[in-house]
Amino acid sequence: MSDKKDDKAIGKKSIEEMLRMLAMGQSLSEPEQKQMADYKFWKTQPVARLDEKVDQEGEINVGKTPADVPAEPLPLLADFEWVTMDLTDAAETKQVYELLYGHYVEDQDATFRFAYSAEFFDWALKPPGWRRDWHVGVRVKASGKLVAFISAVPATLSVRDTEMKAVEINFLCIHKKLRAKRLAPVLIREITRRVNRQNIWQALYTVGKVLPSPVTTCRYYHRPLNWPNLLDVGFSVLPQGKTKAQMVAKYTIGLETKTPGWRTAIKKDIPQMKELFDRYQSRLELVQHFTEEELEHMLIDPHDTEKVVHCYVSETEGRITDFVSFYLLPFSVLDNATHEKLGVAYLFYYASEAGLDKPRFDPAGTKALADRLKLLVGDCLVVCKGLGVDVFNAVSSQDNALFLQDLKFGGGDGFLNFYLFNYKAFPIAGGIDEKTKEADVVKRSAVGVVML
Ligand SMILES: CCCCCCCCCCCCCC(=O)SCCNC(=O)CCNC(=O)[C@H](O)C(C)(C)COP(=O)(O)OP(=O)(O)OC[C@H]1O[C@@H](n2cnc3c(N)ncnc32)[C@H](O)[C@@H]1OP(=O)(O)O
Repeated sequence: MSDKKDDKAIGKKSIEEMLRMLAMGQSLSEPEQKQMADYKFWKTQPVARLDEKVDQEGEINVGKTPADVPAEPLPLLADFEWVTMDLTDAAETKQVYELLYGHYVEDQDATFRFAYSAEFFDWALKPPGWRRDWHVGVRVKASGKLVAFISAVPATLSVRDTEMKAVEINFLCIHKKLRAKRLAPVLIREITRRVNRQNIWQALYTVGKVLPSPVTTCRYYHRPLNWPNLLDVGFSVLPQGKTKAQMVAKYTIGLETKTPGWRTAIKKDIPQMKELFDRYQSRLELVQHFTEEELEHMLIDPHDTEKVVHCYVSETEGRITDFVSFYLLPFSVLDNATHEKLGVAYLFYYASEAGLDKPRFDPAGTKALADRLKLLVGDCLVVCKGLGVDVFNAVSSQDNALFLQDLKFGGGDGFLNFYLFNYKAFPIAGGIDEKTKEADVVKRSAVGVVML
């Protein structure tokens, strides 16, 4: 069981702070949000207004066609120019990497940086159907330096029973020296234009900040795997009244996986995995649909070593009854004598037959699923420990509330807000209790999509 006192006592640079940074989120203690009128950009966009009580789900602006959308990019200040980044080119990929490495997300002391890689971008930014012109950059004309970036990837989404062709927006980043100059709205308008030109009018994005208006909010959870390393790099401190040995013992992970028929997923599993995944996801309200090709891209990493995504199945007599996956995005640790990297894993997509033959909230079905998820995610922890991962993260989406506490995940104070562009939707359960912000084991989450 997660010991709340221990979790509170974690660090001067606490795991909570680290996770807020990962989520780019904000803590509960931060000041009240702006009023709608203060969102000078967002109040002009087709998004639900803050505190709007949605009485009907659906598109906000309807009836536009690509012909209504300007063919040329928006004007930029004279010193800058739009560029389409070529992420098939190693040098251009490196420029995106360097912009994000230096300017994407940082903790207060700038001690930790996301250690992106070309492989990570191949995976995250080039799924089937990706478009080069959706990798948008801004360069300084004189020097050619890349100073801003935003990306879109195609996604077929469903909000409850409505399926829509959409994009997911990610990696919005502006060089620190160009912050607070209203460049972000220009980037957002430009990616909107480029997406609209393809006759796509909806988008999904996650932001730690509160903007008008989240359709749901999930909470970050973390599970230390190598507590001494987290202590060394300053993520953790020894809680009062505890010994190091007690902390290590608390977070001990076994050496062997326990799921029957556990093995690495391979390409030929995809048809069965897709069928199972579709059944599992059909019980949730905000989901992404994957074709077999897309599922393969997202779950089967073609590399033999240094994989970004790891996926395992449980197979019994040739039948796949479950799969579970996680991806790795380590941190570079700056200014630390003993550690250069910190291994960070994130729970990704999974599906299980357990309880699937019963309604989602049937007690016996819930128990079967909870037991199975503890086994599957518990085995991910075993694998991650073997891979040298120091902390394993999950948000409160999917059915995660069913295993978080038993597997000793601690609640972070980072929250992840999900937004839909040009679509109003009734609120969707994010897996946390509205008042206490603790994982809601009873209602769980209806969010099935996992954003990178
Ligand atoms: C159909 C297709 C549609 C496609 C588009 C769908 C929408 C996609 C939306 C994007 C999804 C991105 C998903 C991700 O990648 S979330 C990750 C965002 N990136 C980071 O946090 C990295 C570090 N930070 C930065 O690089 C900058 O601070 C950014 C670029 C975030 C803002 O730059 P800057 O700090 O220099 O600000 P400004 O003066 O230019 O502009 C200020 C205006 O921008 C609004 N703002 C600030 N941060 C965000 C934010 N994260 N999402 C949306 N809006 C944001 C802000 O409320 C204000 O508007 P308003 O308050 O006056 O109204």
